[in-house]
Amino acid sequence: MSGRTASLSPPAGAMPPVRHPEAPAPGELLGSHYDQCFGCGGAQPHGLHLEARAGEGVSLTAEFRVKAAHQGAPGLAHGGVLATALDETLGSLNWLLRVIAVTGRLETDFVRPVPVDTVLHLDAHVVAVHGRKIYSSATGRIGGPDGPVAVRATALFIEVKVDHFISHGRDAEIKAALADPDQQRVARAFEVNP
Ligand SMILES: CCCCCCCC(=O)SCCNC(=O)CCNC(=O)[C@H](O)C(C)(C)COP(=O)(O)OP(=O)(O)OC[C@H]1O[C@@H](n2cnc3c(N)ncnc32)[C@H](O)[C@@H]1OP(=O)(O)O
Repeated sequence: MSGRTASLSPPAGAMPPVRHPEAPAPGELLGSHYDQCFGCGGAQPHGLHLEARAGEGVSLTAEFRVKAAHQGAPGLAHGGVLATALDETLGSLNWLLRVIAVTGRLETDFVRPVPVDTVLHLDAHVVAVHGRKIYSSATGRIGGPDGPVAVRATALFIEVKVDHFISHGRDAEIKAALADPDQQRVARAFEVNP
């Protein structure tokens, strides 16, 4: 046993999240942070191509259209793909904090089946921050942004240093990402404050 608490509820002493002064303005598209990202990257033919837009405070909305490549059962989205959409949406929140963080824990409720070709409308916000721990939650609706809830998630992200990626990622991709002449893209690939 690690002795870790499994709770996704912020502990006593957790603080409200603080939006970074240079976070994208509400309504602005965040854009992909890395073109090879399965969640948002344009270079992944079967990826989710999820598009996230900054909201007020430390919140955002995102959309993802379920494609045939995302099926689990015939005509229905795979649950793991839906969890990926939630993970990506929740992970994008950290860009509004300008904190580099990875998912430590993700708890998902699958409320309704999501058919292929459906647009999943996601909204997410950071609930609280406690030291390196970022507590957040997300909801995915179908049939429109105010439609019925199909999926929900709560998550705990843990702040890391950029070395997390450099020391654990495969060499070829790390080198390629660092060699990009566009410093803004390098920063975003690792979600580092440029
Ligand atoms: C825009 C970007 C979108 C990206 C979206 C996608 C995001 C992702 O999917 S990231 C990829 C998936 N995640 C990973 O690969 C992470 C793999 N895990 C790890 O690398 C490590 O376990 C890591 C970094 C999370 C924690 O390790 P480490 O830095 O040594 O932290 P550690 O000291 O053990 O823990 C720090 C705190 O977090 C807590 N914690 C760590 N992991 C967990 C966990 N899984 N569950 C609950 N609590 C946890 C610890 O209890 C500790 O709490 P406290 O400070 O109160 O004692």
